Amino acid sequence: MAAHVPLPPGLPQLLKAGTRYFSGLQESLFSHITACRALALCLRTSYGPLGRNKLLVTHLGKALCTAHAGTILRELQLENPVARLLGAASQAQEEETGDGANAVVLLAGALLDNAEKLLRAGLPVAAVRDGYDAACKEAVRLLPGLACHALVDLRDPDGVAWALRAAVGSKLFGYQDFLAGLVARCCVAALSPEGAFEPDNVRLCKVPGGGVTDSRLLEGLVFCTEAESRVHQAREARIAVYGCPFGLARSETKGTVRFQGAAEMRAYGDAEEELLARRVRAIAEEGAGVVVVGGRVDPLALQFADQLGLMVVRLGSRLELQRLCRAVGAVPLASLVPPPPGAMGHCRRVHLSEIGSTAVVVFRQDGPVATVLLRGATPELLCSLEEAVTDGLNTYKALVSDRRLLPGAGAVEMALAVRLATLGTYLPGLEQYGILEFAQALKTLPATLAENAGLPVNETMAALEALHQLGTATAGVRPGEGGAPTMDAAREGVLDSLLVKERVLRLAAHTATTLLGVSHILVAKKSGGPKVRGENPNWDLEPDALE
Ligand SMILES: Nc1ncnc2c1ncn2[C@@H]1O[C@H](COP(=O)(O)OP(=O)(O)OP(=O)(O)O)[C@@H](O)[C@H]1O
Repeated sequence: MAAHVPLPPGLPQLLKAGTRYFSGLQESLFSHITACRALALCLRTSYGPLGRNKLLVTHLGKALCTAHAGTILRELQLENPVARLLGAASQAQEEETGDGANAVVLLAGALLDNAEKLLRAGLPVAAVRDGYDAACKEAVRLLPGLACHALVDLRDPDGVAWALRAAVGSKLFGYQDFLAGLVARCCVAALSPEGAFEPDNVRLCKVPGGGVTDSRLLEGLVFCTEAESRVHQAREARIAVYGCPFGLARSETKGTVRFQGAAEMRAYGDAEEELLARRVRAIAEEGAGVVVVGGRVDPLALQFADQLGLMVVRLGSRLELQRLCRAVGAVPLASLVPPPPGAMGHCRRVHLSEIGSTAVVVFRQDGPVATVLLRGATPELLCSLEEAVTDGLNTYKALVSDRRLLPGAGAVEMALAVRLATLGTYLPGLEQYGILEFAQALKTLPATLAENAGLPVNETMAALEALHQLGTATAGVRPGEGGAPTMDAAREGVLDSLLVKERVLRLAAHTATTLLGVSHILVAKKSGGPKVRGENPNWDLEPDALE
């Protein structure tokens, strides 16, 4: 029998069986740069006002057609650990500022791509990271000097609309003037007297049908639901909100009740009915006029509510319940008990109405809440419309914190690239190569805008760079047909929030330097548990063609 020869001790022997590990430049660094490049290439076509949509089929079989990087990354279930890190950075941008998620992936992807060139040429990783750090600091320092506009009055709808044109136009190009005006009026309506703005105070109500220009601002909160009760309106109503069903609670587990006879059975039913009647009566006696519930509505409870003149509304989403509670000042209750003092909200008028052929319940309320009614012929159009309005609301929120605006359409990236290239050329030491590559990476954003707009990329980039070299720091890419490929972004009203741009630069540089600092990738073996059913590899074939 052959003797057992122990393997020489090394990393594989230290790890649990099945752990995969990658080390060295080739295996760990270049391979994960390739993964990030693939993700950036995927999102590249969706950048800018003429970016194309992605058709996503989620794991639940729902089809989504979107160009919004945040949605795409959320639905793409990334397996590669490095691509997941880049995706997480982009989602952090989306959560913090609500905009610029695609720019983070594109810039970080370009930074990693350019770093590969330097590393293959023999530059140490530390020199590239130092160069990127220095370039990022310098770019962030230069940003305020490039600001071309500041929002003077947060309550001036025209000024706000001018500032939001690019944010809403990048998702629904062609409707930017109409939509920016609509979003601006809505933001001003939802701005609190103290000057705080919460995008959650704005409800987006999608009603299929009509055209985009039929979208309008509605006073108060509007929900696409029907009133369950016979009472369809209430004035100066006190509102009780329940997160539970409107009826008696049922246990999660099965129970058995044994009756000795028909009388016992009838008595049991009567007791339940009596209990329910008492509960609904107690709510009405506390002074509630409207009951909003988050669960199913029991027909018997509804009958008692009708007898007592209560209006009952069911909201299907927890988020909608929270929004309503915030707007009317109610505290959501977890069981059908009489509302304690202070738990009920108040609303000037609640009524059932109809928009198109869709029933809606309107909560008219004085205060910083508003609803945007979105109209569109197809679900895809409604989805793009929602993304455009959401981007506008998030940009307004960023403007409430910092009112400065930068020229958009790739102008600010090109201006920074020109300045960093000058700095890199005259700086001694190895850092300069990192700075020069950072400048090159910044040019990817205007180049992508030009590419997606169908413009000749090299020609457009040459013209843009020449304008910036001559000192026009507001020159950007002009999407659309005809005319010159460049424009004055500040004059055309294509403006980006300084806060959003600054976060994009910081997050992309931080992600790139973090990934460049990875020396080993260790992937543990997946833990056990029930086997996940595999994906159907032939999803695009007819069922009868499947093997
Ligand atoms: N009308 C326009 N003309 C030229 N450029 C525009 C116009 N509207 C928007 N842009 C530019 O498009 C870029 C933003 O595009 P987009 O919104 O697709 O990217 P993002 O904000 O990074 O991604 P996401 O919104 O998916 O998070 C900005 O640089 C903006 O200046």
